[in-house]
Amino acid sequence: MAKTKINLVWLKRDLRLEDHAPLAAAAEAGLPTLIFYTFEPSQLQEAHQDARHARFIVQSLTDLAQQLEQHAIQLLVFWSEIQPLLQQLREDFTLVTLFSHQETGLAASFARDQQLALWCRQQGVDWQELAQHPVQRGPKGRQQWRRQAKAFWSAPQSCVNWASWSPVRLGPEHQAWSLKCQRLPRAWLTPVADQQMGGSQRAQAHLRHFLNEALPFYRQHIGSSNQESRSTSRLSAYLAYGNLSVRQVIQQLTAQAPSRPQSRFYTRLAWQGHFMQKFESDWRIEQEALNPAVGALWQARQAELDPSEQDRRWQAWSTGQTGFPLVDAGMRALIQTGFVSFRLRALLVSFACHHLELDWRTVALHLARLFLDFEPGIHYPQIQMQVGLTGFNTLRIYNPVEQPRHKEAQAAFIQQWVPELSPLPWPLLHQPWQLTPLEKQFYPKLDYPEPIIDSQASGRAARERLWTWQRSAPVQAWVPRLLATQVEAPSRLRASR
Ligand SMILES: Cc1cc2nc3c(=O)[nH]c(=O)nc-3n(C[C@H](O)[C@H](O)[C@H](O)COP(=O)(O)OP(=O)(O)OC[C@H]3O[C@@H](n4cnc5c(N)ncnc54)[C@H](O)[C@@H]3O)c2cc1C
Repeated sequence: MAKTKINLVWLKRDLRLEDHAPLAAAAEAGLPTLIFYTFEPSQLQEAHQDARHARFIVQSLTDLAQQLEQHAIQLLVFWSEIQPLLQQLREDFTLVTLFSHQETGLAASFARDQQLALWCRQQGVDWQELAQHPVQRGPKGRQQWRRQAKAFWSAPQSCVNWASWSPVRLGPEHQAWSLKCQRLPRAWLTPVADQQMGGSQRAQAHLRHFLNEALPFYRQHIGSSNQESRSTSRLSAYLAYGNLSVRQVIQQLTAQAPSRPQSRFYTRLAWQGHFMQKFESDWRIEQEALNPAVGALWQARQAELDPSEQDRRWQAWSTGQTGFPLVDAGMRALIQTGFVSFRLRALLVSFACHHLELDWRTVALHLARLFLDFEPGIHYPQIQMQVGLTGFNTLRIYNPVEQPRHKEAQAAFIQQWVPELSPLPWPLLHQPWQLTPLEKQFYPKLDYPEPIIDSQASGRAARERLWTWQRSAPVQAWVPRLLATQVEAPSRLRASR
């Protein structure tokens, strides 16, 4: 008997039903279609992954399954590598087209995609990868990026005509494919109190609230550690997993009356595509310095350091026990909640890589596992800039003690996340090592480490080292070539209808 011809929609970092080009294309194609997500063991074992990411995905899939049920469509969730899964589906069906979004991912998912593309060609399956970001593959006219990005975000959303959707009729032998039947690890199923929950309906509700209530205050508190987490959008995790598309956000934003906060927020959103394009154009920056000459200098310096001292520093930084209250508060908040502001992310990187001289790759991996919103296309270009691996960006070495304009907000943040210091008055809260012997008598139970380094000396040494590197002839020799491949900054992009 002839097998039923079907199409497939493979969900990845696009866990929503609106503005979804693969779903819209599948609805239009008309064949019976399966919508599926698969937890791929090889990708789950990849070093950047953490249970918090999987938990967010499960929450998003549960939300999608509920929405699809309203259209009498089942969401299938598998636990399998993609290729064996498709092979298995081929036993029951003839696979015509596989629709998915194009992914700007890590080396592991890129390798998987290359193998899959080959398999699809060999098996006669038409794999259509559609864009969800204004990211171009291959070296195509980067000077045009800004104009093309703007056109991409203002293009009509891809709407799915559910009335014309043709579901695949599944027999009882296929019921084990449903989300309810998957034996997922318990840690993925239990929400964590301080961590944002996934799901496109939650994302939509949050976006509405942000645009209607909070946008006027956007960036009013930029730079302050805890307040910023209330006055920026907190959309990053929703965007990273595609609970919302950037286009959806931009179109709702630009439907509002023009204002300065609107324009600032638009520029931030545009940075996302800008950085993803950089990563797509030069994906080796997951492992290597963008500027090879800086990379060589880094390697040489790392070889000079004492491994046991570096291990001690790593243990202290990665667990929030460095003796620098703001740094420790940032790390502990991140471990617990999966989120810290841009400023704190930059401070954590600066302290780790410039003051402590920890290996930037290990630092990047640790943060990736902790960021609930981990997005390789933003993360790695940011790491390269903050660590000074490009050879042309401004060097950023932050003072780990305090950023003076925001002392009060930072004091509250430290009290929340380093509670052992909360009895101390400001400014000792920022610098507990300045307690005099007499003052120490008043806080006999204070249990907080001494500073792991002299931050003034380490800051001075880092500045000298990095500027010497940046000005050196081998580093400068690379700069014109690198700048030629870099996409233009979106700073002149403006929100307009
Ligand atoms: C070392 C380092 C690593 C980072 N890694 C990530 C990451 O893995 N994932 C991630 O989403 N962001 C990352 N960022 C960027 C930024 O810190 C977060 O996007 C932001 O703090 C998220 O909060 P929000 O959603 O409230 O942002 P908002 O300020 O409200 O911005 C809205 C959206 O714009 C985008 N955006 C904002 N700032 C930037 C930026 N500087 N670069 C690129 N896109 C931006 C994000 O999608 C964000 O959700 C990193 C920054 C640094 C310094």
